[in-house]
Amino acid sequence: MAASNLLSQPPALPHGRHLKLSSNPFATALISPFKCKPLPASLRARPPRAILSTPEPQTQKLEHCFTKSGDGFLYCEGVKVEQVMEVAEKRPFYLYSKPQIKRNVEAYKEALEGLNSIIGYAIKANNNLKILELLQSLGCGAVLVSGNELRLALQAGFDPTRCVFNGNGKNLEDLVLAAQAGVFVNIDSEFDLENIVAAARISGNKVNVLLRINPDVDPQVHPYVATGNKNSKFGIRNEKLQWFLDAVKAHPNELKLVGAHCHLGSTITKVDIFRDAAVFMVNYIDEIRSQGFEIDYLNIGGGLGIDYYHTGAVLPTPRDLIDTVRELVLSRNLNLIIEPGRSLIANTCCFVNRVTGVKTNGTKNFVVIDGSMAELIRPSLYGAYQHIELVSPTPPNAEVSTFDIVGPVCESADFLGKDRELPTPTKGAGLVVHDAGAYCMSMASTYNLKMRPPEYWVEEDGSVSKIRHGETFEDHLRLFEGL
Ligand SMILES: Cc1ncc(COP(=O)(O)O)c(C=O)c1O
Ligand SMILES: N[C@@H](CCCC[NH3+])C(=O)O
Repeated sequence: MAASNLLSQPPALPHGRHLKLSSNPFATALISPFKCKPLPASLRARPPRAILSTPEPQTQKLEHCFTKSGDGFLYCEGVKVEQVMEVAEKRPFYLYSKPQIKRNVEAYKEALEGLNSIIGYAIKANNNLKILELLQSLGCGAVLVSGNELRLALQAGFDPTRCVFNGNGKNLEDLVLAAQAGVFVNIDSEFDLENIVAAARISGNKVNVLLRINPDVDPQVHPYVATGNKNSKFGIRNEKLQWFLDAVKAHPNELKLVGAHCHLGSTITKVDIFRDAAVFMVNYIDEIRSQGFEIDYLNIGGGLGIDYYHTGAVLPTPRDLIDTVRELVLSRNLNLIIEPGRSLIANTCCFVNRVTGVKTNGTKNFVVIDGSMAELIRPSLYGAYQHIELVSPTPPNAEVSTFDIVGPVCESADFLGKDRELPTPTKGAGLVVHDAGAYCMSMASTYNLKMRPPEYWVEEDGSVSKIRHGETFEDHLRLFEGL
């Protein structure tokens, strides 16, 4: 089916198809993961720690595209953020640098030179359609976690053969869409494999699958964003690998095993962690190939962290990440898939707010702004740090104090920053939360009926364009029309 036909709703499934799945003749075989050949000893135990020498890190200070110049104003690509505030809607908004998005993609492309690779941008990080169109035009593929993300990727023009459908709870309708579109699909569990087989039959297409392996590598990040350790809900543990290989073999008309995937977690700032996982993964791939599967793809997921603290710390770059796995990939003649989200988009954006007022309660000082946890939830959800600055210079005699930066939402967890030193801002002053390009707008809600904000970007020529409308109260009322 042509990609454009897939953009609306998934095709209707035969009535009752979901319910009948477990009574299909293949289901019994598929849901018995305990009857399997034992794995070779090398895969039953944890793999040895990385055995390769680490290449000398090429780390460099990461640049920020929102910077204060000598005049004390914050600029984005030469444009004063204060001036953008004058022309933008008078409400909190996200402001991106389009050139920085391009620079971030370029950094990955340069790092990947000499390898056959796919940059699968993780759409969950930021699903703005204009940004997706830009990323696909720059040659990125996409990583999807829902049927709607797949529809949006197709709408944005992504090549489905450079897209991967991930997830631990993919439903049958979405899998049918994926099978029709011809994207790679990761197998996460026994029931997932069962559903992918069913989707292949319904669509009439054989599905290119990767096994999502859980390598039990500690990514050393907040537990909520760790995904590749053994207690995680994601992926297949090594003791079950043989069952999955047998199950794939049993379905030659529905499944073609093309690779292995892992994703360790997010905000990772040590490349050794990726190397440990890659060593583990190529051992897996050796084993899978030894059983006659001709697999070509190693997908090492996303997860590279960024410089949220703006301390000037030296952090690994895309080149450091790729260099640490390059030899392993080449030694097995593999195509490499990577799935960056944060490291492609986070540093390209600020969340721009206005100060509503300043208050003191007991010993605490608060700067109250118009934005909140509804538009940007990472600090409230993970205690995440994102750098905060005023956009304009303050008078030289302005008192510097320690403030919590809070929003108007009716929750004590509604903070964007804790204990930040700032010159006392005046009412109406602009205040930005940096590095807001990833997992900020895409995680925004309408809690307290704070409608999702508009988005703008600064283009190469310094012009500013709106790239997403802000939601309105009328949009909310529309959800009830005709009921
Ligand atoms: C499977 C998968 N791939 C890629 C990503 C993107 O991760 P990051 O934004 O940290 O690069 C995620 C999110 O953690 C993920 O779950
Ligand atoms: N939402 C997380 C990242 C989750 C990554 C998805 N597996 C964050 O804001 O940092």
